[in-house]
Amino acid sequence: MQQTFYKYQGTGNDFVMIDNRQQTFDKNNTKLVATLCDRRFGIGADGLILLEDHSDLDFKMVYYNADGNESSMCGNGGRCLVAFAKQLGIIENMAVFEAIDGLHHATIDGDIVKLQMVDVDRVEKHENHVFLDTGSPHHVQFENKIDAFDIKTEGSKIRYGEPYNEAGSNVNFVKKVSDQIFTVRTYERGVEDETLSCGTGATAVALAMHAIYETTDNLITLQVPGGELKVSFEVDNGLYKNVWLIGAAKLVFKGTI
Ligand SMILES: N[C@@H](CCC[C@H](N)C(=O)O)C(=O)O
Repeated sequence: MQQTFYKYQGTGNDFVMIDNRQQTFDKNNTKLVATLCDRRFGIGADGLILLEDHSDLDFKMVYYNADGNESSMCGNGGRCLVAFAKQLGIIENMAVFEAIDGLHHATIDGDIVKLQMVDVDRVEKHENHVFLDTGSPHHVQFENKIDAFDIKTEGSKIRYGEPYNEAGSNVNFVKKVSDQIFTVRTYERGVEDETLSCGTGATAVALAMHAIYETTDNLITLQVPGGELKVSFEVDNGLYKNVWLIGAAKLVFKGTI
């Protein structure tokens, strides 16, 4: 059977997108997803996303990591999916869709997609790191020599270590540039390597920096290897709400397998 796919990227975090409104994709085929995401034997991507019909909303998002397993929320993937839905003619400039972590609102203007993320009420502050869940779990840690740092080696030690173990966490290394700007490099669970950008990770860093008083701003710029993301939010009695992830999402190419 032939399957049309689209390749999208959001600040270098890249995804294979499939329109699965007709339910033609074999959703339990972990090996197929992993092969499609493989950069040598497949199309190559950090993840694969299915766009599916939803009875009440614009569409539903089903996300798989590059290892072939369905996973928690992908912020950049969600932004790319909004651009894909626009290309398919499902939405115009606004979307409401369901993902694994609940309902998401989004807007699209040219290449720029703004995606509302989940509210966050729990930010764990530890001695040398912060842990929070922005739809996906994130460990956030300062690293001043960020440019020369071995993200894959150091990130994998943390991702598989205590207290994360099997379930794992994504791991973000951060350097403060100014009160409003932070440089971030992320080791992604399920890709098991550094990616050029992680949307839930950028969101986690922005909220973590605010929670530990590294910034008092509520519009933060995150410099990631694949470009720039912005995160805006409100804080109400320790609850981070109205959290938006903002950045470019673009079609790379379309093909058939
Ligand atoms: N790239 C994503 C995060 C995808 C999920 C992550 N790999 C996990 O399994 O937790 C993003 O942009 O948020």
